[in-house]
Amino acid sequence: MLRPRRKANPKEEAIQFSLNNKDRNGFEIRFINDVKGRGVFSCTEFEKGDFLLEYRGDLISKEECERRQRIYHKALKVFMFEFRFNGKFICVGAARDDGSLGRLVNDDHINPNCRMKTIRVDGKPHLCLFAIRSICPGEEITYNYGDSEWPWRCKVFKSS
Ligand SMILES: C[S@@+](CC[C@H](N)C(=O)[O-])C[C@H]1O[C@@H](n2cnc3c(N)ncnc32)[C@H](O)[C@@H]1O
Repeated sequence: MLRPRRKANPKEEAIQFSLNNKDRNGFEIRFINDVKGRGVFSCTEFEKGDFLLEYRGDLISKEECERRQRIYHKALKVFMFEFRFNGKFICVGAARDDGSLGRLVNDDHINPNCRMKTIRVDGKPHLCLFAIRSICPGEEITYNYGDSEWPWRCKVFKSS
C-alpha cells in the first residue's frame, strides 16, 4: 500500500539548501521598474511556513562590513544585511552577483509574504526566508527589511 508522502520539514529543507549553496526551483527574476529594479517572483504555490530562499553571501564581521561600506558604491551597499547572532553584530555581504535569488528579494513593510529568519547550520548563521502565508504563482516575494527609514517607503509612486 502506498503511504502518503511526508511533507518536507521547512527547517530541514533550509539547512539542506544552505549546505548545498543552491536555490530551490519555483522562482524567477523579473524587472519591475526603474525605481524598484528587479524582484523575485513565485512560479508555483507555496504554503505558510515553507522555506523559500536563502540570502546568500559572505558571512563577515561588523568591522569588515564597515570597511566594505566605505569603499562600495551606494548601489552595492544595499546588499549588506546586518544582523545579530549570539549577541554579536555580523553581516552577510551579498554585493557580488553570484546568481542567487535571495539577494534580489524586495522590501514590503505593509503586506509581506515571507519573513527572514536566522537558522544555525554547523554553528554558523544562515539567513533564510520562510512564507508567512500562502503564496500564489506570479506573486512577488517580499519581506519586511525592518524598521529603518528606507528611502522608497516615503515616496509616493504615481500609477500610470
Ligand atoms: C537587496 S536589493 C533588492 C534587489 C533590487 N531590486 C535589484 O534590482 O537589485 C535592495 C534594493 O532594492 C530596491 N527596493 C527594495 N524594495 C523596494 C521597494 N519596496 N520599493 C522600491 N525599491 C525597493 C532599493 O533600491 C533597495 O536599495
